[in-house]
Amino acid sequence: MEIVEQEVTRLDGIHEAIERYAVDRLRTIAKHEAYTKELEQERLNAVGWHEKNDLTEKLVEHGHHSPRKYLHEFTQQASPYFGILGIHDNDKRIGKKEYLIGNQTLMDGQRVAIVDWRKAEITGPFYEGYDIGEEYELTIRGVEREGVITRRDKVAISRKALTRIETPSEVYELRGGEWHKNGSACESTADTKERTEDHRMVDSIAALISPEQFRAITKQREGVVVINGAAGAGKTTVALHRLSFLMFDAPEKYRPERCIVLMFNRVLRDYVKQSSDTLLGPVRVDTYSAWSLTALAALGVHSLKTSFDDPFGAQKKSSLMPALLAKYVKETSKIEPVTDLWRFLMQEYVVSTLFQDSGETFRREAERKFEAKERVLSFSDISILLRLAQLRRPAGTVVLGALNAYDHIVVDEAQDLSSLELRTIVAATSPARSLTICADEKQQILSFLDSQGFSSVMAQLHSQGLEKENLTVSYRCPKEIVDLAAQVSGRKVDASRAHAGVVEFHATKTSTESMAKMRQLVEALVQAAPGSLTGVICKKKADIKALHAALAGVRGLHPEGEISFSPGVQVIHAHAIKGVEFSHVILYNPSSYDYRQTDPDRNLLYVAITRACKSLHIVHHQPLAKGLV
Ligand SMILES: Nc1ncnc2c1ncn2[C@@H]1O[C@H](COP(=O)(O)OP(=O)(O)OP(=O)(O)O)[C@@H](O)[C@H]1O
Repeated sequence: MEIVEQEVTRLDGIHEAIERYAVDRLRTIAKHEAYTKELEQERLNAVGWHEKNDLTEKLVEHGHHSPRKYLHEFTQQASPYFGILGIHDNDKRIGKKEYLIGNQTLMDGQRVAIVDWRKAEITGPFYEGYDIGEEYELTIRGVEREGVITRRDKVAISRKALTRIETPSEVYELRGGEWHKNGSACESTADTKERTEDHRMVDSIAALISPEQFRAITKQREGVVVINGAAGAGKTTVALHRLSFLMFDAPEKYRPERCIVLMFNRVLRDYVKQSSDTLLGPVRVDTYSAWSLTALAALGVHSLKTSFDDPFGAQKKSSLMPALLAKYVKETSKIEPVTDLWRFLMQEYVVSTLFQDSGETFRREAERKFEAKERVLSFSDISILLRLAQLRRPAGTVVLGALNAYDHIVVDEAQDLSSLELRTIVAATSPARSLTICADEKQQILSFLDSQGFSSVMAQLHSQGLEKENLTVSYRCPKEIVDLAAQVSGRKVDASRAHAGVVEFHATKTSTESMAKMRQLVEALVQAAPGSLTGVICKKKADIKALHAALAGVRGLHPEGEISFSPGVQVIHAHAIKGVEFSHVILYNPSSYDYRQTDPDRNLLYVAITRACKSLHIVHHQPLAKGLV
């Protein structure tokens, strides 16, 4: 197979180039550092202050050109590239050329041996779905280029060895030490997780990015980009790759220390950790709640205690809150921030707007806290306090980490943030208001949020030039689950890229029988694929204990209350599973009593069933929720 021989030879050449680069890099660094030492010695020996000053200036200037800043270590030895793009350019000086595309640029002397996938002006045709022989028009470094695409192949290199070549028409694969033509479909991210026994989000899917995802990733460099799409369409993946692209494309504009990724909860934050480390390096990835506390500290509000209890949490997340707060700030002057918050909540117009009947208890509570200078706040209070503290600052004030300061913010699962929370995030970005917002209104699961909140903020951002990208293809779930999800949510999704999977219903007569069935299913799944992760999902937190008891002793059962992404079995309630995924999902008794005909319940059921990458088992002893039958 000629193509295999060619590619093996090419890879050998790249390995040699990697070694040359490493040697050259260390040599250049050593030379630079030796000269630094020489200058330091000269400065030490210098007698006159004039001479000392000159040498200090020279040292500073020399420091600016440290090769450590631009000659980065090449870290992709095991799998240096994943794509080959061939062009035949009309410009005879360029002519026929092949680019290798990988996760990091590799220089071989003055020649670029591997192009970073984020160099979109070159890699665009690789991602944008060009056919072989199709004409292209590109602008590379301001120069118009025209020609035809001659090659667009994917390769897999594992532990430095070529294992697969995928051309638009053929797949060559190394199996059992022999190369075969017409190999199988490429490994799914679910299979990768099972093989590596790590069920956090896979670090980079740069090799797999689809044309619509590439467009969203490289979309308009400034302003707000909203990534919409069904569960498993790659919203979070695209958002992380997008920030990675922005920081690569314009490092002076998107500085890692001035970018942040805000996730829905700690489970999701831990789930994306591996991926965000690879793609974003030192960028902070945190929950909204954790960030809001640090933002308040940056605004000078310290010594707060937080509490999860708040009987009025829902009212405080009302979409009417931003207007109330704006009125209050206009009519009152600044006092100590926490006292300011209680005073705001005591206002007659606040109480009468938030409560249709009597808000007496609410008002009395706010008055008591005002008098007592209370420092214990619920997370709903925290977001009001943060917005209040932002609004109290003169327009245009920059406060690092809190106000008019971030170069870019990624917000995941934004549909479940209140309008006030979203406003605190928007206000924290620099005036360019550069944000990537992932949202799917069919996954809004917080019953206490009124849905106008999210749409009102989107409408406001729309008037400021928001761009929407809709991801239409589902990658996570098999076709059978995509179909069931469409039945539950009432939304059709493109399942053309979906693999085959399993949806099975198991009806029993009693909860005891259901528990026994769950155990039987879990044991079979763990035994069949020890590297897999099975999610046992229930609606009520109270069921977790009973399920743990029923599964006691099953191999790989994660301890109760501890979320882990290692292989085994995780019992978890439906509100904690947003954004994450499991090889298999077993849904415990999704009855019509637990999942009623309300939007949040329907959405919660949709979220639960779309967590499965391979199979979904529904075990029930009560009538099933609508949509499942
Ligand atoms: N182009 C692609 N090819 C193959 N797999 C992909 C692609 N894009 C994303 N994936 C995989 O699909 C899965 C779902 O991606 P992701 O979690 O980003 O989707 P999402 O839209 O954020 O889902 P949810 O709405 O449930 O949070 C992940 O395992 C991801 O690695």
